[in-house]
Amino acid sequence: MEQFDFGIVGLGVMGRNLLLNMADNGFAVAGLDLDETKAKSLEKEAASGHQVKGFIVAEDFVKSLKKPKAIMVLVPAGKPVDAVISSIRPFLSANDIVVDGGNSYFPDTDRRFSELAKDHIHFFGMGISGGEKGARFGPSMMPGGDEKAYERLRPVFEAIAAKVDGEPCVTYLGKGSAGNYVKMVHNGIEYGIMQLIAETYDVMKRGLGIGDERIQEIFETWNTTELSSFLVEITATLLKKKDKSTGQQLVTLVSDRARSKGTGKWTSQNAMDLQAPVPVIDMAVLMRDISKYKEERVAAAKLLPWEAEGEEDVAIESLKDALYFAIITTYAQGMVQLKLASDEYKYGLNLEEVAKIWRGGCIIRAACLEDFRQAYRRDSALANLLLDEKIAEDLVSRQGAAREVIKVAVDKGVPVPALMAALAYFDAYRSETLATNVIQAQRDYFGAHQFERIDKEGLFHVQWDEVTG
Ligand SMILES: NC(=O)C1=CN([C@@H]2O[C@H](COP(=O)(O)OP(=O)(O)OC[C@H]3O[C@@H](n4cnc5c(N)ncnc54)[C@H](OP(=O)(O)O)[C@@H]3O)[C@@H](O)[C@H]2O)C=CC1
Ligand SMILES: O=C(CO)[C@H](O)[C@H](O)COP(=O)(O)O
Repeated sequence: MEQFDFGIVGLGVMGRNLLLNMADNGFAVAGLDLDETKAKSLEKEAASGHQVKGFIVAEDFVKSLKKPKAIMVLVPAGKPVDAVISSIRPFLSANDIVVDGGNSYFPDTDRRFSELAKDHIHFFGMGISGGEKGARFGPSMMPGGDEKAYERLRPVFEAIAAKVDGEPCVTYLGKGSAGNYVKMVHNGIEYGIMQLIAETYDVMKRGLGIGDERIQEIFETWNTTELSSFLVEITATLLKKKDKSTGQQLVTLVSDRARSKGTGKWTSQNAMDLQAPVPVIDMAVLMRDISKYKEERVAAAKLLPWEAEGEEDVAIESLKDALYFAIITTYAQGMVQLKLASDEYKYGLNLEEVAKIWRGGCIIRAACLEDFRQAYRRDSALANLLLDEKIAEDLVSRQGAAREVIKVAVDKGVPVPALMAALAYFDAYRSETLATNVIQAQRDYFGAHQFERIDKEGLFHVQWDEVTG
């Protein structure tokens, strides 16, 4: 019987919680998972009176949905998404809608859109952020692609989304794979900020020898300042957690080999294609890679020692300003990438709207997102957040702190590559002249690649080893 308003395939962390969120908002919902335990437990978790049903057979699941059918896929990116689409497709008809809510690689979204369009099935990608709790109580959602299809489902998404000042953290973002692209860059920024927080922790702990409890208090205090954000908040909270058996701070017992699922790497890879410099994100990806070489790092620690000579200290306020400085430049880099991607892929993104829906629900939600929204409201064509006068003023006043922290970290031998990348980006971006003239000359020297001059029009080639031109 066709009785459910909405269906989700994949009842894992995200799918199960999003369905329960929909049920809380009065929608009759059905879920499909290959794992019967997950399908059954969904029904048990639902509040009484809510219409929620779990299925393990694709045909039964699809047939239980009202027409035109609306189905969201929330399974791991890649082959599982294609497998799910193949399993439900025979039971779909024209005008039904399939939404990919996972972290799919954006070219896959374009391909799936074209394939399903052959049967007049609407398909769009919608990145979702907020993790388990966000999905359950209000995520940020980034839909793109088929706008008419999105409009049909808008009431559902607006009902379940996080709200900031009454505004839902979901809005149609742009054409094609815009939704998955924006989510990918969201995750790239997420990688960058997480790395910056970890570096700041390391400077405090290994560099300055600050005790665990004090570090926890510092992050907690910072979350009440302009640094207020989900990622600073959870860092303060997780630093409180003690291991039951040893009584030690649990984070100190967590392996330092970081894993990843791909979105940060894709952000960096695609940024290179677009010539969008995102060095903080690049460094965050690289640090996760370096973290995997544990045995080599252990050996190198013995072979390549460094004893700090100085007794430098750095004020906690400087650490805070340096972190804030670097976080702002990370967002700026990601936003530039979105701008360039929008031009390249004809997404038609509105960055003010992106900043608006990132203010709540998502992992990179932070107080500064409202400042970015205002900056894009002042100038929708803003090339870079660093060119907004208010943001520039803020960065200029904090750059000294970033320099100070880097100097101490370098002296102590504590790696802070993301912080360094943030400052290097800032210094390069604010350099009226760069040393790239030397690179141009070198290219012309060895490869006759030609160069432009600042005093004459045209392209030039000279014999550089002859003393006069
Ligand atoms: N976890 C998070 O914080 C976030 C995740 N995401 C993204 O959301 C998507 C889902 O993630 P998440 O919920 O964490 O993943 P999980 O692994 O927790 O859940 C995925 C579920 O899909 C099921 N599944 C896999 N293949 C099929 C299939 N062919 N038919 C039916 N069910 C299937 C899995 O079953 P089984 O386990 O039995 O294989 C599992 O229950 C991913 O793209 C992820 O990157 C986005 C934002 C945040
Ligand atoms: O999308 C998310 C949050 O927005 C996921 O939590 C993210 O996929 C985690 O990525 P990784 O496993 O690569 O650290």
